[in-house]
Amino acid sequence: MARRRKRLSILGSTGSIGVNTMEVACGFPDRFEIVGLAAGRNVERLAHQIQRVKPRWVAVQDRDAASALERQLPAGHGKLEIFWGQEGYCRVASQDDVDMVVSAIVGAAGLLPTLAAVAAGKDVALANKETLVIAGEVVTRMLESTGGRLLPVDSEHSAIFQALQGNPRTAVKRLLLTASGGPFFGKTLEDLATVTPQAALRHPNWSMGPKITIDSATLMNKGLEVIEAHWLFQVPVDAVAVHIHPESIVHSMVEYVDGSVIAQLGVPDMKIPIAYALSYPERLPVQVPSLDLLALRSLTFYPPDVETFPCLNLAYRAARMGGTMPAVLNAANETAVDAFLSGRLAFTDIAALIARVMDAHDVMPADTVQRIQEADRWARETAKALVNGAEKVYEAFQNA
Ligand SMILES: NC(=O)C1=CN([C@@H]2O[C@H](COP(=O)(O)OP(=O)(O)OC[C@H]3O[C@@H](n4cnc5c(N)ncnc54)[C@H](OP(=O)(O)O)[C@@H]3O)[C@@H](O)[C@H]2O)C=CC1
Ligand SMILES: CC(=O)[C@@H](O)[C@H](O)COP(=O)(O)O
Ligand SMILES: [Mn+2]
Repeated sequence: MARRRKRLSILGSTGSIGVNTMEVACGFPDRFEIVGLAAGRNVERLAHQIQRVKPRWVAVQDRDAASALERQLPAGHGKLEIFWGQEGYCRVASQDDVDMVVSAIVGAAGLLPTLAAVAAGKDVALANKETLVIAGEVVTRMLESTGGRLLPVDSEHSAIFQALQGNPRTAVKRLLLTASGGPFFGKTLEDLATVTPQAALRHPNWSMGPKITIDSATLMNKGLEVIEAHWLFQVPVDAVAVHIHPESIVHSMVEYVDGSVIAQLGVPDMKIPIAYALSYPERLPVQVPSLDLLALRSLTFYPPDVETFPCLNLAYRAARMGGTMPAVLNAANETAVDAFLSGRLAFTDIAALIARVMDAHDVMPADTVQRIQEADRWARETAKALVNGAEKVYEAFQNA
């Protein structure tokens, strides 16, 4: 008997993960049916995706984007329902006729739609690491009551998930996250003071959206991933270590109590972890180049330089403090990255700004969405005020 196709809703379909997910899912039309799509403002790309996969529901950021999308589509676009705003995203994430939600909206904007999917008991292929960073406790509690599952898409977490298969959780000693080191690996603080957004956006191995690419350059991406691993695999934060591995071939490792270390390797292509999340526990014959270790010859590993890249330790500090502090770390980081990308903040001030916002925060329990959102709002306002102050100093520095 032919098995029923898995019905997918892809949140963030117009982004880097979203487009890769479309490629994987469309490559296996007998396995997957894309029934929901959600994007921010890129209605042109979304309209193409709608023509290609004919979903039943889509959502965009606001009413204006919904009207713009309508204009891009041929008249009388079948049974398609168009929603907008957070409520619209949550509807696309929680429809009864959806089996799996791919959570790939960037940043805290992905929180409520992801929670809606978890609350509805969906399997969630999770790329949006920020959700677990800011609301790990709430998500964990929800999963316990709904029986839904999180399938990691983030390459390191997919590697760990794969390395855990068939082994007892009680035998895990440490998780070893690998980090490429980003485009500024080996640079000094002095070198970093004047780097441009253009240079920071040139990731050595991965092609990704702008926010995560800057996070890779500051090592905040790895800090967020430490917190993500803590919640996803239920291990203490201090049992998650980071090794710089500039080749991005070993995607992460699990060290067991008997001294065995199990790693997952592959070419740096997100189609691999995406396909595993979509098809788990099966494996799909995805179109990616074979890993040629003979051509590579060597794989290298270094300790992270936390003096030059302080964001990693800020994330460990936030995770140890717990409560609302990781939400504050994340919101301050999103504000700082945005300011850096628009030329209002120096690269080295990203970490300095986050540290100042964290120092000013009184930690609260992060046991409700309301408390998390309040902390997020406060951190953004505080960070913006600091950016406005720093901007004047930065302008003067650039004009000097
Ligand atoms: N790219 C990668 O390889 C990896 C990404 N991740 C994680 O996956 C997530 C997505 O990353 P990536 O695909 O690179 O990001 P992109 O910037 O490429 O894409 C972001 C997506 O989110 C949408 N979006 C942006 N802002 C909003 C908003 N306020 N409301 C609703 N939708 C919004 C965008 O819509 P539009 O463009 O239409 O405005 C787009 O579809 C991030 O959390 C990232 O950390 C994790 C591992 C690897
Ligand atoms: C592809 C992926 O999972 C990214 O999170 C990647 O890990 C970023 O590279 P860095 O290792 O440089 O942070
Ligand atoms: Mn990653």
